[in-house]
Amino acid sequence: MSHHQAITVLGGGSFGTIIANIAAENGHQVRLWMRDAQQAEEVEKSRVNNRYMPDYPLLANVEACSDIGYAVADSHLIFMAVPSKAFRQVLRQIKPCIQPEAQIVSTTKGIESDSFKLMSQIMCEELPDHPIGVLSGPNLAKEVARRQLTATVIASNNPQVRAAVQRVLRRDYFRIYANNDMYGVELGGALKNIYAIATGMAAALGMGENTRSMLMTRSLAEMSRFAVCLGANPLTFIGLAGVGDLAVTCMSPLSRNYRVGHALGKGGSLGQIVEELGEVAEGVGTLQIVKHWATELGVYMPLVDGLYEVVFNQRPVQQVVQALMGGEQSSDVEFVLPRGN
Ligand SMILES: NC(=O)C1=CN([C@@H]2O[C@H](COP(=O)(O)OP(=O)(O)OC[C@H]3O[C@@H](n4cnc5c(N)ncnc54)[C@H](O)[C@@H]3O)[C@@H](O)[C@H]2O)C=CC1
Ligand SMILES: O=C(CO)COP(=O)(O)O
Repeated sequence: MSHHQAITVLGGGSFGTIIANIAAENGHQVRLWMRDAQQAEEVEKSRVNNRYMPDYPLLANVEACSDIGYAVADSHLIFMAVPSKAFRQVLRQIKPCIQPEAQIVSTTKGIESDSFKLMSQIMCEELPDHPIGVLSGPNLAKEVARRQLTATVIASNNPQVRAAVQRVLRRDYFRIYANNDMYGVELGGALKNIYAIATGMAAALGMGENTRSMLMTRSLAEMSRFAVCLGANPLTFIGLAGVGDLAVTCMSPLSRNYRVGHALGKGGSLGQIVEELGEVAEGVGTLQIVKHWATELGVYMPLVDGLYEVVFNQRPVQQVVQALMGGEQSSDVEFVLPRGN
C-alpha cells in the first residue's frame, strides 16, 4: 500500500504555499485552495505563487484550485492557512464536503475577535466530530522556502493527528516536535505577534539590544502569565512555539508584525502601513483582542496596555515608556521570590 495520501491546504498565502510544497516534496498529492480563481489559474499555469512566494517553484504534485469542494473532496488531512478573520467562515464552507474522518490542522496564528476564541475552539465548535491539531513555531515562510533548517510543533490531544502531521511534513530541513498542549502552542503563536510590533517599534526609535532583550524577556513573562490563566502549560513557553517563535518574530525584519511596529515607530499611520504591507499582520487585531480579554480576566499585562495606548489611542510612545520604566520598583518582582528574601 502506498503511504502517499491526498492532502489539502486551504489558503494560498505565503504559509499555505510552503506547507503545500513540503507535503508535495514527500510525494503526497496536494490541493492548494485559494479563493481567487484568477490567482489559482495563474499559479497552476506558472507553477509559482508570484504574489506571495516568488522564486519558489511548486512541485508538479501541487494543484492550485479555487473550488473549495474539490479541494477537500478526497482529503483526510486538511491544513488551514487562512488569516484568523476568515477561519470560521472557511470551516463552514468545507463542512458539507469533507470526508467524515478528515483531520483538520490549523496553522493560523490569531484569535477570533468578539468571541475571544482560539482556532482550536472554533474547530471544535464548527466540526465537533473531527480530530484536530494546531501547528505553530518559529517558521518564517520565506526562510522555510529557502530550505533553511527549521523546527515546528504539532499540538493535538490525538496521537494520530500528531503522527500524520509528522509523517506528511517531515523533511531533512523541517523537523516537527509533538506536544499535547494545544492552547499553549496556539497562544504562543498568536501572542508573540503583539510583542514583535513592540520590538519593531523600539528598533525604529533607535533602541539597541539591551532594550530588545528586556522587551522579549518581559513579553515572555507576560504572555505565559496570560496563557497559564487560560489553562496552558507554562513549559510550552520555553519551547519552540513559545520563546522560539517570540525570538524569531521579535528579531527578524522578515516578520510582518515586526515591520508594522518599525513603520509605526518611524511615525507612519496604522491604516496606511497595513494597506501597504498587503499581507496579514495578525498582531494588530490580536493586540486589541488581548487588551480587552486581559482586562476582563484581570491579568496584569503592562506591555499590552502600553502598546495598545500607542497603537490605538495615539498616546506618545515616550509617555508610555516613561510610565513603564518609571513605575514603582517594589512592584517589579521578576519571579515570586522564595520566603525570607
Ligand atoms: N507567513 C509566515 O511566515 C507564517 C504565517 N503564519 C500564519 O498563517 C496565517 C496565514 O498567513 P500567511 O499565509 O502568512 O498570510 P498571507 O497574507 O501571505 O496570505 C493570506 C492568504 O489568505 C487569503 N485570504 C484572506 N482572506 C480570506 C478569506 N476570507 N477567505 C479565503 N482566503 C482568504 C489571502 O487571499 C491569502 O491568500 C496567519 O495566521 C499567519 O499568522 C504562520 C506561520 C508562519
Ligand atoms: O509567525 C511567523 C514566524 O513564525 C511569521 O510572523 P509574521 O506574521 O510577523 O510575518
